[in-house]
Amino acid sequence: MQNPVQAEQVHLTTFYETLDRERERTEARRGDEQVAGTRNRQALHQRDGRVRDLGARLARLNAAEEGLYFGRLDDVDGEVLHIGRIGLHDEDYEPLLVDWRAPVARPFYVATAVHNQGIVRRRHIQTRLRRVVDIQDEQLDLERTAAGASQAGTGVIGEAVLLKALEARRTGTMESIVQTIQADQDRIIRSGLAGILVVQGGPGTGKTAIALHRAAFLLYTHRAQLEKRGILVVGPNPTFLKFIGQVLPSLGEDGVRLVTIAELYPGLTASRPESAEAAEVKGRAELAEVIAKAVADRQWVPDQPVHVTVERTVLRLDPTVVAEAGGRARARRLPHNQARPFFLTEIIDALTDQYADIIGADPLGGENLLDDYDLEELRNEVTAEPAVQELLHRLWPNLSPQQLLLDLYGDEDRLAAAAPQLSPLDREHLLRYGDDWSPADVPLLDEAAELLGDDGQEAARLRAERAREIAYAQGSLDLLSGSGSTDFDEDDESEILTAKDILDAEALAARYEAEDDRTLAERAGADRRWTYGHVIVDEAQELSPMAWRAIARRCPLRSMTLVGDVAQTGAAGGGTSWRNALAPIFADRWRLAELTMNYRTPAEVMDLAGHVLREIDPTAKAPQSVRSTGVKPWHVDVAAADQAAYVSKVAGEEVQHGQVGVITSRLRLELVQEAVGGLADVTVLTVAGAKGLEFDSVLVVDPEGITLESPRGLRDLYVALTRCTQRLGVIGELPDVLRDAGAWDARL
Ligand SMILES: Nc1ncnc2c1ncn2[C@@H]1O[C@H](COP(=O)(O)OP(=O)(O)OP(=O)(O)O)[C@@H](O)[C@H]1O
Repeated sequence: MQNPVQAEQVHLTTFYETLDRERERTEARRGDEQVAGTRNRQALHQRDGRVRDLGARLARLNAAEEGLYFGRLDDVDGEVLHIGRIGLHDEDYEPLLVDWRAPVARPFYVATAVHNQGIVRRRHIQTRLRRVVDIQDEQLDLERTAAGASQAGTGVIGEAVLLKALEARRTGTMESIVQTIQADQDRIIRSGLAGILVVQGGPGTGKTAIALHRAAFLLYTHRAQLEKRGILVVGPNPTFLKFIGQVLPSLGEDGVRLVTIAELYPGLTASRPESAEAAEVKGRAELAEVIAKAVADRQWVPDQPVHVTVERTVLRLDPTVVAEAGGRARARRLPHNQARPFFLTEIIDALTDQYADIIGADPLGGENLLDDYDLEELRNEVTAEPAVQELLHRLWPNLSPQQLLLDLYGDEDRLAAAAPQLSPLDREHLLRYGDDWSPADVPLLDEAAELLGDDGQEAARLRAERAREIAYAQGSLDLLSGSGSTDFDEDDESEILTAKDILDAEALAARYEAEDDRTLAERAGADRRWTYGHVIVDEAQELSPMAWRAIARRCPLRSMTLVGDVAQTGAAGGGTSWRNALAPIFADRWRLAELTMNYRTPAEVMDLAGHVLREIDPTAKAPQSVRSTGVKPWHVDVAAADQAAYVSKVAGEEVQHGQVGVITSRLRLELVQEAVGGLADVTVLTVAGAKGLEFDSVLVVDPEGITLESPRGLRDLYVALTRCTQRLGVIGELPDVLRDAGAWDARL
């Protein structure tokens, strides 16, 4: 008789054979589609769509290779369900393997001995390459097993497999947790698509992992709806995005765009460094009013009449005429640049009428001598006059968001007029020169873009792109017609249609366009006004009110998952309560889910971090660690001058335990980086750079400096102390809160 491992191996082999067959089939179908010819544009379009869908299917099949099959449920009636990373059918379309996201797979993540949902046994199958290496069973039938009773108490599902995953060395990138998702996490992953879900959880509670698995779940469950618009994931920094970047592809899902706030505005890289104070001012909600006022101020009404000369005739423009034309243009409720032509028309009309009155006046006092044709000529003259154009530009300029902000930041008076509500010191933080952008500028550019509307640059860019496509297509056709006729004698030639006969350059260009092979993420990234089917924000507590406005614009449907921890806020402009952070934009239209188990940080380390948390918020409860390692954190006080060298020595020793993260104050960053530079598996970061990351072993350097140098110092320290999966060392003078903690070991 087969033992259970052998029995599961038989299943596994069948699943891989099916996967291979499915892959071959999909690849062959894609190949057939690619060569299938058609001249009909719509058919071409549809064909390209099918090729893309098959490509996506193939990517999903390929991604399922590792860990294809990992779970099995046996129910009271003897029915068996095999659960894997992807769903597979046999030749008769009978299900063989069920996708982990399918509703029927749910008991694998939530059934307990107390609420067994008809399941008597849950089996975890561990595989490597295409072999079963181990299995673990959980009996969920209380009546039949005594083991069930103890299962009910732990609250952890698949404990042995979970602990193995948590204790494993980190690879430097986050991995999928499909095999060990816990019940409280599963509830969040499968929560409905509509509305705003806020997930609050302490360090290591799996918020990031869950947010990504939720994206995969939503894409699976609402594919038709989400595939067109995609999902946007916003993270705190590029290192973090790199850290999490493989999770969704490993679950077979693309169609997700990962960005930091700095990348939200197409066509610019916002990497200009700036002070925390300046970033805080730029993030305030009242900056929306400042930007609106800055735009309004560019619609100028002069105090005095202004004069402009057209062909030696002096024309006069009264402030009331400007004010009334401006009022009517604004009443159209269009963005500034789109309202501009209406304003311009009225001003030009007013000037033309005046011009006509002067030029066409009948010396004998009769009616004006000019006819409609003459008036049109005069109008053209007025419009073409550079002095008139200059005046119109001063009265109501066509503006890009960049220009608006540069003009504002670069001019004290403009700034004072637009931002009277800011203190002189706050305004000073905004004053600057240069045309590069910081991350905190991005939401302001976005705000300005909304109010200004298209300044013509987008249309010009599209026109240029189209002209390039047509020129390219023309070149291709010329090449074809140049080589086409030489192979045939004269008689044949009349029978044979060349590409040039069938297509002209414009049609061919349209075809290239239809074959836009950019991914959804690329297309969405190039379009500021793209709106997503769902938006996920990680470390959401860091977002400023202005950043929330920019994010909200990307999801008018308000289908969002916001994950974070208000005890970990580092940004001066970030939120320390969800209610306060979200109220200005979403009022109270959001639902809250909380996570309380810490899967990353061992109990010994969390004990220590708990002291800091209590100082931040005496009412907050630290998440409970699911495991302890028996290794206490250690502390060594090393004089500032010797710290970098000491860190380098210790980091070199710690790499034997895996990936090492050195988290230091900004003050010491350079010195430590220099000293540690080049050590393999060691990363040196500030707290801001370490947000969301984790390492096997962490060295926190200069904890007192970390606490003092930032407006939210204790929260930063809390983040730094909770980044390790195994070991924590603290180097340098301790702040009071840690001195009293007493949970230390000496470094051996
Ligand atoms: N159910 C689970 N099974 C296996 N590993 C898990 C599970 N839940 C979380 N983890 C692991 O725990 C670690 C912490 O998870 P994650 O980074 O998602 O937490 P977080 O709440 O975002 O933390 P932080 O707020 O501190 O950044 C990761 O290594 C993650 O893979």
